[in-house]
Amino acid sequence: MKDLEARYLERLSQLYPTIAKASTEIINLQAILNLPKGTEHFLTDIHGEYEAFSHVLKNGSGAVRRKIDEVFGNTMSSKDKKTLATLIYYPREKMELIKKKEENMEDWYKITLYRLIEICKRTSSKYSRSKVRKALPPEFAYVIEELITEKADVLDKESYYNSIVDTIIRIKRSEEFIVALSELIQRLTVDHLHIVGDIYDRGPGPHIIMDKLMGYHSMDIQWGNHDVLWMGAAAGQQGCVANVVRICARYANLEILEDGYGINLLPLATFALNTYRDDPCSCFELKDDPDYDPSETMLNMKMHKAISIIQFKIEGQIIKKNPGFKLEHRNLLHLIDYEKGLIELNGKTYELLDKNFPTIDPKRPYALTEAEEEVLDRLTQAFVNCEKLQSHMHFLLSKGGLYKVYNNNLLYHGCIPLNEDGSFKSVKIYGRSYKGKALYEVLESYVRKGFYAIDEKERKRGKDMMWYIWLSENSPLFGKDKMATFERYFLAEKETHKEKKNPYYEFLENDKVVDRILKEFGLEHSFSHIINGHMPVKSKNGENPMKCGGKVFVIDGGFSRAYQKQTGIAGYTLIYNSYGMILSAHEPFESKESAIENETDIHSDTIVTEIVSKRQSVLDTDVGKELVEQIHDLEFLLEAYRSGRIAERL
Ligand SMILES: O=P(O)(O)OC[C@H]1O[C@](O)(COP(=O)(O)O)[C@@H](O)[C@@H]1O
Ligand SMILES: [Mn+2]
Repeated sequence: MKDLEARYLERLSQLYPTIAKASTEIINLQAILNLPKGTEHFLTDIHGEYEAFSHVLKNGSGAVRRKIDEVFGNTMSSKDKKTLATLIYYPREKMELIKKKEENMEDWYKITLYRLIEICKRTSSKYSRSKVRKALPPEFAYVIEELITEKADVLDKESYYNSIVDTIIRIKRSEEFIVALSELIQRLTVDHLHIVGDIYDRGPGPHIIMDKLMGYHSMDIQWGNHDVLWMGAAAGQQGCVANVVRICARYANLEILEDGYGINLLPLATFALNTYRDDPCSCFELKDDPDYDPSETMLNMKMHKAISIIQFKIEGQIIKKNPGFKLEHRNLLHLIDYEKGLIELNGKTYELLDKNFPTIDPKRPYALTEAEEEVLDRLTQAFVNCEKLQSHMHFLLSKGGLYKVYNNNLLYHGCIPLNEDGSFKSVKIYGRSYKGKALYEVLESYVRKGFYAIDEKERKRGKDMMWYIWLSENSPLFGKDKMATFERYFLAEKETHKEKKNPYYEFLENDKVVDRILKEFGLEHSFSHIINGHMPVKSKNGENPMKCGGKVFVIDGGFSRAYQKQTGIAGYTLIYNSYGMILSAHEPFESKESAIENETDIHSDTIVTEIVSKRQSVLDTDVGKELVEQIHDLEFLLEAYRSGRIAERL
């Protein structure tokens, strides 16, 4: 048998069968290494707000506008720049509006095509020809390539370009061409997207966001606690199912389940109407202000209460079956005095705001009634059998994980659980202790087992672990001492609602702790950062998303409308391009219509820019490191051809 090296050379020689082919590839790869590093875009906590998300995706958090400025500088008015930017974001819709006002459309097409081509030239100049070619829309690929590449051997360049543009206009293809160029600019402005968790819950369109992400050219996802909750529900974990439905009910978003995923809510609705017929369910008001009629609101509130009670019961059962989760203190139903409507918590007695529990048997408070069990089982079956949901979850599984190390940055949604002294907190997972990176890894492996393990017991463990990740104080995705859902519904006393954060959040200004975390994940580079989301940054209280002298960015996107009152802004996004890091603060997104008509881009302030001393090239990136290895292997192949160790395949 041939040794490994010989076999490897053989394989490589199948791909590069001659000295000439291997040499060309080496030269190409070497050229790519010298190109500027591609732009990375970081978004977090999108929470179902698909319009704002889609806008930020289109404008690259200000990157498209910066390109327009770079290309046209002072030669274009800022009003025209705004219109051009809006056209690039929403080409079809904007053109419809322009057509109504513009008197000479031929002229407009000509000027616009010229401008878009100039921006395309600039955005594509960072990439290799072959990469740009792959990004081109097939129907216009050839023409666009002609227009954006310098043609040294064409003498009268201007008339060459003009004749192409004139032809496009004459044969009435200019609008399609403008759309194609605009989408190409969007596509080329951001090379790679990172979603640092929490796509799901609160807002109305997580399923639309998932569809968009599934068509995105290059991206990764660090799962947030809400995403793992949905994954658990899709895997059929009933604690997760109940939570997902409860949150949709709370935010008046049951349409996501019914229309988005085709999950039948009729069993829950019928049960809720029968059981809470005369109950106003006033503790279960809806969060958003939906334009529902009163009867719709009433029904939604009843469903909200019904699923919440089911949740508290089923969670009680999960906690009992999993003593290792150490969550007994979160079982509260047996502490209620059902006759008096009181509950005793930590030695103090509180009056419940709602005393009507028709389905709870005080002797067996965690037992589901037959009807509740039927509702939960039917919901669970609907989640497990929903093809669209399953395909979204499999996308999360394939593009995502609990953390990512990418170009010297460490990305995760929540935190690294720490002790009071800043050391890594050791957490027992099914009887074995883990901390730091190992904790992340074991939890991620259980999430995958929840979907793929053959062994029934391991798969069940994986599913329960998803529920644990959602709310345990030891979960790196949650990072708070308890999830006070019960207290927030039933008790007026605010002190009981408090969820205390893990010490991690107090150590974010501590160099030693931050360096230790980075080192745990193999990062000791001076230009390394931790990038996390999850915690809304209350910028109106002067809180800063950048911590530890710029080593940590907490960029909770704040897309969630419900949270904008707390933060005062619509959150932060981050861009990492060849010049450094750019942190942007966004104002709330009004609507797509206003963005198109009034050209109100989300107003974004660049609040921090970290400039690198030397412009970074592909060589400085993870992809660059791989390319260097490939070059090394190809040189080895070349040497093998030249020394006669193997023969060319002509
Ligand atoms: O928005 P709601 O429904 O009030 O939910 C609040 C709950 O959400 C959480 O903040 C978790 O969600 P986040 O990951 O978005 O912070 C819990 O800590 C809290 O109990
Ligand atoms: Mn979160």
